[in-house]
Amino acid sequence: MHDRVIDATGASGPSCPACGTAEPAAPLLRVPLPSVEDLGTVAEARAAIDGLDAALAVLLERRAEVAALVQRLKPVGGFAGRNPDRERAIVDAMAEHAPSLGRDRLAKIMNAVIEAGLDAAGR
Ligand SMILES: O=C(O)C(=O)C[C@]1(C(=O)O)C=C[C@@H](O)C=C1
Repeated sequence: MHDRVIDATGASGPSCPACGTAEPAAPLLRVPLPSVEDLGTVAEARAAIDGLDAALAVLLERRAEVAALVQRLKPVGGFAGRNPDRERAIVDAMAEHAPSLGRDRLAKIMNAVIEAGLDAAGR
């Protein structure tokens, strides 16, 4: 009944009355997580990339929406309110989830993500 769900937040809500499995507190984004070993052709690998990119797009859009909320809530928002300590902490936490990418690559990616979010929030 319950698919394997990777919940990076660890958040969970009440249990399913039928089987006792914890139900998510909020809607979960479910996405096929392909194993590289299962992909044998360019077409298969591209299809896997397309699925992952679709999930990334949904996550990036929602992240930008939440980051825009932070800009409205904190005393100085936007590019003027950039917080390098917080950005470092974000990258450090993400590096734990993606050790093979490495902290420096993640820092570049997250710098672009954060700047795009601030740009979108300013519109
Ligand atoms: O946490 C904040 O203070 C934010 O403004 C959000 C955010 C982010 O997108 O995660 C954006 C800019 C800051 O430099 C740090 C983090």
